[in-house]
Amino acid sequence: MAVNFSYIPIIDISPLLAKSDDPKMAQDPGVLDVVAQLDKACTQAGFFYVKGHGIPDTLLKGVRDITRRFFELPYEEKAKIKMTPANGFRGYEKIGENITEGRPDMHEAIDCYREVTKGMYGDLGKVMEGYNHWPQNPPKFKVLMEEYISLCKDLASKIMRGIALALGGSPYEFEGDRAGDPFWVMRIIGYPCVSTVNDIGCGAHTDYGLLTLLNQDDDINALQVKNLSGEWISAPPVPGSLVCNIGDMLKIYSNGLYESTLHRVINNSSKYRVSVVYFYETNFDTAVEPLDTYKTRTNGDKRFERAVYGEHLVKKVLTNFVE
Ligand SMILES: N=C(N)NCCCC[C@H](N)C(=O)O
Ligand SMILES: O=C(O)CCC(=O)C(=O)O
Ligand SMILES: [Fe+2]
Repeated sequence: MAVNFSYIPIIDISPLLAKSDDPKMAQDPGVLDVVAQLDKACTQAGFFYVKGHGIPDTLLKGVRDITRRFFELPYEEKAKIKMTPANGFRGYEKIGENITEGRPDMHEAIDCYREVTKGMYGDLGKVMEGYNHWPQNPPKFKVLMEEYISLCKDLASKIMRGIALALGGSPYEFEGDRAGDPFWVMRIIGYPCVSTVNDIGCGAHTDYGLLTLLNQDDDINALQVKNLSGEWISAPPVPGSLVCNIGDMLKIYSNGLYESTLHRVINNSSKYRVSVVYFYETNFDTAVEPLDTYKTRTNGDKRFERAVYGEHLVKKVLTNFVE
């Protein structure tokens, strides 16, 4: 359960990455040290920064730069890849189109999802059927983002091995039927500066899946995370790092010991802010319930009913654009 944390810890995960393909990783002192830090961060805050993640800083910056250039384009250009229900809610949405807590968010975004082909998940997947339409402009947008997505997927799967150990399981707890064929979401977001307190870049929400990797602008403090006593704690940029946080499915797997912490974005700076957010999820059609290996740490009781990730996502997507 989230406690009254007052800052978000920074974890150097390089010892975990070095051994994440080693079947004996659970015996490695460097790995165990990272695992202990992950357990503490996931229990106390549900949020942590990762450094030593291996994604080159030039790529982190490159995806933010190309994002900024896209949002600088005129509306007609951006609207060429307009989000519609017909392509599974993928594409560009203008400022105010996304609704959180009943209020329009002061952000624009490109929403991307892993491709869902016709009939792939039967009725469950119908709403999400479609593929990403990438902008032609700026050039190379698609190549750069796809490269980034592939590195994020790899990184998140390795962090999940550490989290599986932290939960007292085998490193491979989140592979196979659970998240061996992980669904993913990416949001490419731009936040204009807002001057009034009523204007919120993105209202308070939790993320839906397993683990979020957030690449935020280096010089703007806008992300806030809620602690147990209801205070909003800043998650200021830590250059070169990624912000990681727990999603709703990992909260269920951990029987509530790891929190999918509420967070929001308010850009009170004088600059336009961008972030590129990758969401690593379970298999689309998997039924998620508290892990047996872990129930002992929560007195053996099961606090959550099973949830199907795809149903959770569809319910969110269908309500994110209606006031
Ligand atoms: N895929 C994820 N996690 N997207 C997060 C978006 C949060 C805002 C959304 N309107 C909401 O209320 O959930
Ligand atoms: O832009 C950010 O810093 C956070 C965005 C976010 O929380 C989300 O898209 O789920
Ligand atoms: Fe979020």
